[in-house]
This record gives sequence, structure tokens and C-alpha cells, in this order.
Amino acid sequence: MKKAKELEKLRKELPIWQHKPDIRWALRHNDVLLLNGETGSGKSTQTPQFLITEPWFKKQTVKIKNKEGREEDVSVGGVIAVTEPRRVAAITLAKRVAAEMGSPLAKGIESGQVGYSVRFDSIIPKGMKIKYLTEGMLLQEMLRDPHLRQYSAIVIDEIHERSIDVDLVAGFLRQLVHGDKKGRGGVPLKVVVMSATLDLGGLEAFFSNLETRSKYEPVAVVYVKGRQHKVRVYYDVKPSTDYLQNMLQTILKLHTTEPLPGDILAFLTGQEEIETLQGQLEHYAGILAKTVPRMKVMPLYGALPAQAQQDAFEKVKEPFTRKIVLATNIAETSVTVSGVHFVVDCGKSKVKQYRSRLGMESLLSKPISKVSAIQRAGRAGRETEGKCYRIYTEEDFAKLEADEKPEILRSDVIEAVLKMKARGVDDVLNFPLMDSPDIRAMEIALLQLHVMGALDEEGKLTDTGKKMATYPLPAAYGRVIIAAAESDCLLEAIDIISCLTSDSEIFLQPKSEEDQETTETLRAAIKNPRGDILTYLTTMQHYAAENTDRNDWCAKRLISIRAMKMAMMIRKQLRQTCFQQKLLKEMPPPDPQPFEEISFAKGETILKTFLKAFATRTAVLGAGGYLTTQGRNEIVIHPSSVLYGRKVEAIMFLDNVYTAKNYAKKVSAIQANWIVEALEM
Ligand SMILES: Nc1ncnc2c1ncn2[C@@H]1O[C@H](COP(=O)(O)OP(=O)(O)OP(=O)(O)O)[C@@H](O)[C@H]1O
Repeated sequence: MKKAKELEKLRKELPIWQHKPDIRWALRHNDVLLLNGETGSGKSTQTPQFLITEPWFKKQTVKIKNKEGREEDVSVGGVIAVTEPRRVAAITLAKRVAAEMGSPLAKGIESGQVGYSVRFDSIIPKGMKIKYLTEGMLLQEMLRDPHLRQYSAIVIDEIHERSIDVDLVAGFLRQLVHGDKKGRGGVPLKVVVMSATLDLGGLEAFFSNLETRSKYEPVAVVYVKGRQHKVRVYYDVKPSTDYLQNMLQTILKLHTTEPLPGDILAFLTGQEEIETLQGQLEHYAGILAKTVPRMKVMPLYGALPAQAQQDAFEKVKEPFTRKIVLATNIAETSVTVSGVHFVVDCGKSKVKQYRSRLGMESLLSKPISKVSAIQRAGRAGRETEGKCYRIYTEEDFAKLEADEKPEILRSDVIEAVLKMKARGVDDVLNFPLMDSPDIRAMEIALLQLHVMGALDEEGKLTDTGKKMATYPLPAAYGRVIIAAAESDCLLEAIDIISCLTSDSEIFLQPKSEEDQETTETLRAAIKNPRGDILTYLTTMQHYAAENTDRNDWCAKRLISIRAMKMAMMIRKQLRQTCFQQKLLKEMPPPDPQPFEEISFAKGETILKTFLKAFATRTAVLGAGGYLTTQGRNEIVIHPSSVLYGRKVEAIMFLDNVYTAKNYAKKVSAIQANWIVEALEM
């Protein structure tokens, strides 16, 4: 790692450096700054560093009335939060900025100026002035500290990515900036919104307070022109029929013709493609001539453990070796993958799509937007001039949409509605957001939350709803936790939910028929004929009871050890939260505990508990197959379910995908009369 002094020279060469005075001036006179800058101009790393010496940044002690109406001394400010759409970006940026400031950032070191906070991992040193965190973490903090008293400023990075979380953060910040400042003892909160897209008009209108516009204009705008290094872009001359094959050839060609140094970063749509290409590249790596550099192929996707993700960012230490990073769009924005001079872009990514008519969400592989293509290319020009190879034609590029459609317009909005309610927004249909979701999607979400008991007849958040909003879980699983505490099956529900919400699938797919047979035999003991929910329970209970070699236990059954480790962390966190909330009377004894088969009756209780949250995700067997209870749509059981091919009276499914057919996933066998009971609750 370079020293702060050496890095200072590089910092001064960044295009944003020239704008340091404008940025400071703008925030001395305005509460909101919109900052537009090309990728690589230095926004994410420099902006917070420019601001920590400003007079308004200092921590202040102010008098604020508490709930009883008594005035007390409270500290406000002294930290700048920078939100990032993804964990990797928050962590790598914090490390970079810590190095630039010459401030240590490591586990066990107590003081330092930079910290970060992402799920299951944080370093918050004493004296921290800059904190990188994910948008989701800031939303959780806002529930505990609605006035964000810890902070002098919030910097929203990469707002153009438009995740649901960033839209909510922006909506709540707008409310804080324009609301009365009593909750902060009169100290204003500064907000910096950073974007790589030029269209700031919409954002400016959103953050301006239209009612008071004539008296006071709170929004300043700064444009940062230029990036540090040039990136040349190359296109395919004709459309490709097999882009994976094309990617492979392009990477091999670059590897065999381009001199070192110069690592390659390739963008693909998901884990499966990455693993396929990795296998192919490693095959070629074994047969390359000795005169050609060695290849070090490194995957980079969301479900990888944090350390494996960080490894992909490191410089290659081995001599005469080229790093080839195969990534999903998690490496698309904000990050610098060290050593990369070449980007190869497949031009697609997986996106969530909500079909409000069906009330269901599915994941589709779609062409990216122009903004994404530009961001991807930008990764080649972070440390030096670079090249980007687009595995599509220039005409195809011209046809791409300018921007991604905001997630809130293509998703199930139940979590968004719950978070708004938890923040005290009563009229969610009229709460100002940058883009308001389809009214039908909002109404469905309100209805579902009411059915779950999170909202009362008047649409007010109930105690159940308040608790649900505090869990780092989809709303429906939060509801299951509460129902399970009432039905004496909380520990079992936590075990199941931990598996269900782990980063990646617990059960890996066998690669050959032979594997399939052996796996089936070994999995027989964990499979429960009543469906996937109870199968997850036995899996977790066997895994937690295993006291010799958990890796070996997983490998034999083709169970993902990585997914199980993540599930164990979620289990620990949920047990602690439930203990704090007094849903759990005492903490269970530490693992390993002997495996104990649950009774048939307990299994029924668990399924009925899940049904309290998933009553609308059920289907009943008719003459032609299963028909959903909501909407009477045909649905078939997905091959990944233990119930695949079985005909039972009725099913409950926790997930579904809409590809060639409407598939139910994570399926359990239930009785039709339980659905009526659950809906009448
Ligand atoms: N982890 C890192 N390792 C090496 N260099 C880095 C690192 N992070 C940032 N840099 C350098 O700092 C420059 C500016 O990075 P920064 O993230 O601030 O830019 P940005 O304008 O926010 O870009 P983007 O919108 O793409 O995130 C990079 O181009 C790179 O040269």
C-alpha cells in the first residue's frame, strides 16, 4: 500500500481537485449540493475529505427537548456518512481513503479517521470523521436516530443507480433538510448528492423546496469535467450469437497479445456464467506456452465471502502473471480493481422485474443501459489509460436505454412501504419520492402488510409492524419471526430463515447424473417429504450438530459451505435481536448440540407459522394442476424443490420465478383449509 504522502500527489491530479473551493463554498451557502462528475474524477474518495475541515462539520453540543419535554445536552455532527449501493464499494473506498489520510483502518486498531459499516462487518474507530456505509445500513440507522444526529453531512454516492434504498434515503433526507431542525437542536444537515449522469434537473427539482423557493434556494450544483485517464472503446463488428464464447476468445486474445502489466476485468451476468468461463479459462491456462504469462482467474460476485471479494481487488503478487477478474455488476461503479487496464463487457446484467398483475417478481437477463456501459468502461481507466472491449456492436450500444429504470418502479414495494411507515410517513401514497411506484403496486403492498398484521385498520403501524421493520429481513420473514414466537417455534423459524436468506443457494446442483445419484442418497436423511421449509430446518440442525468436519459434511452432500457459514451468521444475529426484543426468553446453548428430529405436530406448527406471512403465496391442486389462490394463475413446482413432481392437496411457496413457466420455488405441502384459517386471522 502506498503512503499518504505519495498518494497526495495522485490526489492532486484528479479532476475534482480543481473544484475543491467550489464544493466547499457551495456547502457553506447551501444545505444541498448536487455534484456531477465523470467516473474516475475523484468524487467518492475526495468529496468527504474536502469537507471535514469546514466550520459546519464540527461536533456541537446543543440543547434538545427530550420526550418528557425537559431540555438536555446532546451532541450533533462531527461525522460525514457516505452511502454506497454495495458492500464491496463501501469497504474498498474506506480502505483507500484511510490510506490517503494516513489513518489506520484495521480490526483491533482503536482510533482512526475513517470507518465503514456493512452487514456483518464494520470498523468504527474512535475519532472517526468519515464513514462509508451501504444505503441499507443508513436506513437502519435512520430508524434508531431519525434526525441523524451523529452526522454533519450525508453524501449519497452513485444516486443514478436508483436502488429502492437510495430512493428512500433521498426521500427521507429531503424531509430532514426542509423540515424544522428542532430534532438537531437547529444544526442543519448538509446533503451532497453525487451522480455520474448529467441529468441533474430532476434531482434539483426534487431537492428544492418549491414552497419556499422564492426566499431561499438551498440547492447548489457543481459539475466536474473530465476523468483522469482515457479509455478507448472497441465494438464487435457483427452481432454475436454466443457472447460467452466471444468473451472467452477476446480475453484469450488480450492475454496472449497484450504485454504485462495490464490485468483484465470482464463483466458477466451472474455466478453461473462466471463459473463456466472460469473453468474454460483455467483449462486454457494449463496448456498455454511457457512464453505466455500465467493467468490468475478470480471471480467477483455478491455471494462470495467478503475476503474472497477483497482478494480480487488486490495486486497480483506472483511474477509474470496476469489477473483476470470475472465480475457481475458489483464491480461496475465506485470501485477500482487494481492493475486493470482492460475491460471486456458482455453488455447484459440480471435485473429484478415485478409483475404487479401477478403480484410476483422474477430475475431476467437484460441489456444494460448506456450509463452502465460507460461505468463498466470507466473501470479500465482508473490507474492508467485503458481499453474497453464491448462484446456487442456500436448499433446495439446506440439502442441501449439511456438509464436503468429505477428499482422502485420494477419491484415489489412491500419493504419500501414498511420502511416509510416505520419512519412515520402516514400517507405513503403521497410521500414525495424521486419516482413514485405504480399505485397498484403500493396498494398491494399496503394490503399485504395489513394481512400480515403490520398495519391496523387505519393503516397505522402496529407493534408487530414496528418489530418487523427492525429485522434485516424481507417483511414476510419478519412476520414469520413474530408468529413463531407466539407459537413456540422461534428457534426453528430462525434456523429456516437463516438458510433462506443466506447470500446464495444452500443446495448446489449436481453436475452429472452419477453425482446426482450419490447426492440424492446422502441427502436422503435431510430431505423432508413435507417440503423445502422443513428440509432447510433439518439441514441447519444437522449442520449445527456436526462436530467433526463441517466442510466434509457439506462437500459430501453438495451443500454450499459458504452459504451455510453466512446462514450461521444470520442465525446468530437473529437470535440476539430476538433476545433483545424479549421474543426469546434465553439464549440457546452454544453449538454443537445433538440433532433431534422434530415431531410431526411441530412440523405442522412451523408450516402454519409461515403461512401467516405467505397465505397469499399458495396454490390448490385442480384437475389441470396447481392454481394460485390469488389470481387463479397456473403454477408448477420448480425442479429444485423436494416436492418436484408430487401432487399434494395444496402448496405454499416462498419464492417464484417466471421463465418458460410460472414456477413455484421453496415449496411446502399444506392443507387447503389452513389457507382459509390463515387468511381469517
Ligand atoms: N482502491 C483504490 N486503489 C487504487 N486507486 C484507487 C482506489 N480507489 C480510488 N483510486 C484512484 O482514485 C481515483 C478516483 O476514484 P473515485 O472513486 O474517487 O472516483 P469517482 O469519481 O467516485 O468514480 P466512480 O464514479 O467511478 O466511483 C481512481 O480513478 C483511482 O485512480
